Formats: sequence, structure tokens, C-alpha cells
Amino acid sequence: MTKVFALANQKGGVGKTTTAVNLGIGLVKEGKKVLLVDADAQGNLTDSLGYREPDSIPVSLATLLVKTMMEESYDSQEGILQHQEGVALIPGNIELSAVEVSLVNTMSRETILRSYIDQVKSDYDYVLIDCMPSLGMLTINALAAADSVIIPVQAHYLPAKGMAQLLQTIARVRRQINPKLALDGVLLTMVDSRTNFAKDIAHVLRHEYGDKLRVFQDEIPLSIRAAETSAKGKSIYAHDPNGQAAKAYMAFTKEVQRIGSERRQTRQHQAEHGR
Ligand SMILES: Nc1ncnc2c1ncn2[C@@H]1O[C@H](COP(=O)(O)OP(=O)(O)OP(=O)(O)O)[C@@H](O)[C@H]1O
Repeated sequence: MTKVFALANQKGGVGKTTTAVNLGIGLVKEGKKVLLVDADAQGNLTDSLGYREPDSIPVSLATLLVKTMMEESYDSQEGILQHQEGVALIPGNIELSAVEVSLVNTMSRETILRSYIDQVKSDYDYVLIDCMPSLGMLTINALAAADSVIIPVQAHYLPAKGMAQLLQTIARVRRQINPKLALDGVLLTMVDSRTNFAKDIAHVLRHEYGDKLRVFQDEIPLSIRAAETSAKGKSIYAHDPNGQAAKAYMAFTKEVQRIGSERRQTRQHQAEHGR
């Protein structure tokens, strides 16, 4: 069964896009079929994979969402690009800003992205949605479409208020639109091993949210090589395969898969024991 992840945090520059690329290509390395969805009007994910002018791509996520809203038909492969490292990509660009505005007056405005993803997801093991740095209608659509959320947090700054708002939004989406939405956890990114900030943040999160919010064991180090990847249009595995960031992203990829299979086993156990 396909698993859909949303990478969300309304704060910008926390590593959502870098994580989408390297978790996605990490899963490909594990033998999985992966679709990346650029749901950010900045088109950073598209650009990071080497498609340098997202705004001039003729068919993007915006095109496909408009077709979904208008109930027009499309081919399930329409607009999907194939990156040389094995991931598929639905590009995003500035047209998503206009789509976000028009969603407001659309019937089922929170679930247009879910309707689209439901049409194409059966070809993939994983779909990863890179969200906008906002809690607007497109992020709500991503949360409505997802099975699970990953929250990248830049390890030297914890916006406590921002985290509370994000968790409230996730809880509201779960209550009103998508009861199966799980929160896989917080991924600490850009961890500087010379400081204790990452440990402090993990401690604060555990203290405030306890069992409700997992902090992934694997952390992503601050790494110039990781910062360089978007300009190269490659993953960290292609750019610096033996570096710390590549090892960390691969370990994180395995942790994500492990958590998924533990959750499946728990569900199966509950089903078999009638709970
Ligand atoms: N581990 C890392 N070490 C150093 N720099 C990093 C690391 N991960 C990402 N960066 C850099 O930090 C910046 C922000 O990362 P990224 O674009 O992934 O964040 P984002 O949350 O997707 O941003 P936005 O909200 O604008 O979409 C980028 O310039 C990226 O190259």
C-alpha cells in the first residue's frame, strides 16, 4: 500500500526540501518507487532536482490541481518528470499561488490534492509532499492527503509558538478531514555537533509533548555538502556519498521505514485482537 508523507513546517528554511530530496532518493536506494510532489509555489524542490526554471514548466502540480477542480480528465503520467536518480517528480511553480487563492471558492477545497494523489499513487510505494512554509490552504490539502507528517526543525532555533500552531493544525485536520493522519515526528536538521542546541531542543520537545511527539533518533548534521546539493540538482548520495550528511539521511530513511513497519504490525495486532 502506498504511504503518503507531508513534510511540513510553516517556518521557512528548516530543511523540508532537502529532506524531501534525500528521503525520497534514500527510499529509491532501498528499492522503493517514490513520487515527490512540489507543493510549494517557490518551486524549490523542482529547482533542487535540477529543473532550473520551474515557472516555465508547461504542466505542473498547479495544472493538475486545476484539472482536478474542474473535473477534467488527465493521464496518470501527465506532468510527471523522471529524475536520473530514480525518483519521479510532480513539479511545482508560481502558478500554485493562484491555485491556492482559487481553492478558497472550490467545493471540497481541502481535499483537491488528495483527489489528485489518489489518482496517481498506486504506481508508487511512497509519495512525499514538500509543503509551503505556511499553514495556508495548500498545506491543509497536503495534510488532508497524507498518512503521516514529518516536521523538519532547524536544530538551533525552536519556534515554540510555531510548533504549537502546527500541532493544532494537524490535530484539526485529523478531527475534521483526515482521521488517519499520523505524526511520525520531528527531524532535527542542520545539527551543529559543536553545540548542545539539538539536545536542548529534543529535551524541550520531549518535556512539552511527551509521547505525543516523537523526535527521530537520527539527526541531520550541519553540512556544507548538503547545502551544495540543490545547486547541483542531485541528492547528497550522488554529491558526497561518503560524507556525514549522506550517512545521516540514509539512517533516517531506514528509521522512517522501521517506524512504518512497526505501526503496520501494531495495527495488524489490534485488528487480530479485536481492538
Ligand atoms: N544539513 C544541512 N546543512 C547545511 N545547510 C543545509 C542543510 N540542509 C539544508 N540546508 C540549506 O538550508 C537552506 C534551507 O533548506 P531547505 O530549502 O531544504 O529548507 P525548506 O524548509 O524547504 O525551505 P522553504 O521553507 O523556503 O521551502 C538551503 O539553502 C539548504 O541548502
